[in-house]
Amino acid sequence: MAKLILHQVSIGTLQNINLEVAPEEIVCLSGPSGAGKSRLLRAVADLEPHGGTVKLGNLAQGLVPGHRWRRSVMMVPAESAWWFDTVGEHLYKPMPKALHALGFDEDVSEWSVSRLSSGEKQRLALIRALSREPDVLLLDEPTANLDEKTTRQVEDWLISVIHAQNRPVLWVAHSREQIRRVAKRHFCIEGSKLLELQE
Ligand SMILES: Nc1ncnc2c1ncn2[C@@H]1O[C@H](COP(=O)(O)OP(=O)(O)OP(=O)(O)O)[C@@H](O)[C@H]1O
Repeated sequence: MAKLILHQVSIGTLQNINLEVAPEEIVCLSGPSGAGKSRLLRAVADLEPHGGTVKLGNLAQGLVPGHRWRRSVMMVPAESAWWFDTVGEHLYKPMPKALHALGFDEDVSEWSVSRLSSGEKQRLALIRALSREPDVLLLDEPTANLDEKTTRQVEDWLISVIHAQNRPVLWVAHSREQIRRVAKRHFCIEGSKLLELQE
């Protein structure tokens, strides 16, 4: 897997952000509400116009059609969208181990998306993203709707698949405890910049 590189990225109030995330590395982003965490992920996913350059190894975002970039550099938003009737129709391949690890029986594939709770949606959105085997994961508060026990379950699972599959990951989180548990490095948004915090 290649390194994710942000060079002089500017979006909204964030200016000239430089950041490199190595394969298998989890970098957490935190900052006050409205600081621009989600927008920065959206810039990296090529979902919003922005200044500067984002690269995956030698491959620059601007040289790849948007839909292909997003399939490779995949953002999992805090509020996921569901467009087919059933859960199974959203998975690109069967994911029995992942479903089991996050507390679902395989019959969840038959469930109507209309019955999903917000926490179920959040866990299934992570499984859906990983079923596409992206090269990079951009996680926007992936445990925001989960209780403490399920949060730990999701963290452990994410860490194991990220390490097994060698992906760079940018993970937006608010909880300092979570950041300490999952991240190798942690940056906080301070005004227009990212400030690296030592835990
Ligand atoms: N398309 C847009 N055009 C202009 N401003 C926007 C746009 N999208 C979001 N904003 C504003 O940019 C700021 C940053 O939004 P963002 O969603 O990135 O915040 P955040 O740090 O993720 O906050 P939270 O922790 O509350 O989710 C907010 O003030 C928001 O209203």
